[in-house]
Amino acid sequence: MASLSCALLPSPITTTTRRNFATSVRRSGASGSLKCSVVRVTAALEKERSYKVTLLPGDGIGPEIMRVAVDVMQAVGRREGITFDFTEKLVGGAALDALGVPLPDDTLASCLESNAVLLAAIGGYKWDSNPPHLKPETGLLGLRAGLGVFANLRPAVVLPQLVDASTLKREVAEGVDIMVVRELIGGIYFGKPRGFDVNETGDRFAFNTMVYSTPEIDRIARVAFDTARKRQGRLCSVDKANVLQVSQLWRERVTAIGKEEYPDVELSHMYVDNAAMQLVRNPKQFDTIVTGNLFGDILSDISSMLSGSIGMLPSSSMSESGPGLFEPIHGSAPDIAGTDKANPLAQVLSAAMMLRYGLGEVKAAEIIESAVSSTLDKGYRTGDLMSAGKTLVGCTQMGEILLDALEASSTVTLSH
Ligand SMILES: NC(=O)C1=CN([C@@H]2O[C@H](COP(=O)(O)OP(=O)(O)OC[C@H]3O[C@@H](n4cnc5c(N)ncnc54)[C@H](O)[C@@H]3O)[C@@H](O)[C@H]2O)C=CC1
Ligand SMILES: CC(C)CC(=O)C(=O)O
Repeated sequence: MASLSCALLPSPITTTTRRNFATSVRRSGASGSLKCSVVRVTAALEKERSYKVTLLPGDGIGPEIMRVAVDVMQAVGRREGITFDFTEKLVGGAALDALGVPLPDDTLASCLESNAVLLAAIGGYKWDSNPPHLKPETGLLGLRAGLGVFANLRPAVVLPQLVDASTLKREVAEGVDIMVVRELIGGIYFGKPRGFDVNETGDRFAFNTMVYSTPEIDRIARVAFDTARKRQGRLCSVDKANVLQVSQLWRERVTAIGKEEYPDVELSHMYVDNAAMQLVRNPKQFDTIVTGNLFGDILSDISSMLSGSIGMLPSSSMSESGPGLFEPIHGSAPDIAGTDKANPLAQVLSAAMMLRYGLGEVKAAEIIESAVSSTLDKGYRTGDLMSAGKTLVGCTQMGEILLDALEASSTVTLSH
């Protein structure tokens, strides 16, 4: 089976490697960022493999898929002697309904005090016409900014079991393994000024600002170069430099960082419209992609369809200090919420990313990833992945099958 973990950065923080990792991170300044996360992880590991994790189920299918991920984490925790101290908090529409704000102070405080944060998704029709400060999405953006998680890594891997679930031809999809490195707390999602106004002719208008400063570009570029270096050594920076000044600075800085600090990484540049087309035409040309917030959001959704479904893609977001945020790339899927049709695997794989990159529990992550793989091997599929000859299951049943797969792999290990 193809590895579900692929070659990501940051490297897994294992007990034996974490000292070297922290040193190399400091030396390169690459993600000096990850230093404090490492300290937190170290402290937790030295105590007894007990971790404080804030859970944010959010809205729509969020609670359904989070339930599966928590059951899976508890099962792997029992098996591996890991204790999770879970604290569930409100965010998004659920927080708006209960407390009148999309990101309660108490939620952000709990996240900041945790070793890691696991989020499902936010949003829904009910809150779509709320004013900006009362939108679920504003809560999620505030959470990302509050945690300072600027580096969002979104792996898009086509698993052999799911090649035929992709809408692309087998020969195009097979073997795809792309890492999208998305800047997460800058760009047009956060730029000011922004808002609504009325012009001199009395017409309403609205505006947003796409802005990136040199330090913001440099730090995400370094994470991306480091990531590419650990993979196939090829980085494609995606922008719209033929039109946007912000992209011209982006391209200038990425080129300079590459030349000065990463001459061994093969750097290319592509306009975002071409990148969208190339991802569908010939996705295997890409190894690692680095791009801004908005372009990264769109390109990673496109990449998800290479893998068969948006319900398969996890993500990890790291900061300069403090806990990482782990979440599937999809939204709250209000169209299927409450119907038991959601695919919980992106959420479960986000929990595995949390274990591997946020908590340094590599073996636990591998156990989860192989349970996912063997469940797919046996032909179980939620509706989004369904194809002829496979067995259709709902979200809850998929969770039960994953737990059985975990138990089975435990038996194998014990018998050795
Ligand atoms: N990170 C987050 O929390 C995000 C939240 N949203 C919010 O989610 C809400 C819905 O947005 P959409 O644009 O519809 O995007 P979406 O990702 O929620 O759904 C798009 C399509 O994919 C399907 N889908 C998504 N996840 C699935 C899963 N795990 N299993 C099976 N099918 C799945 C949905 O049923 C829908 O047909 C909006 O309020 C949006 O703002 C959107 C994207 C990210
Ligand atoms: C709903 C948005 C705040 C989230 C989103 O689309 C994203 O992942 O950027």
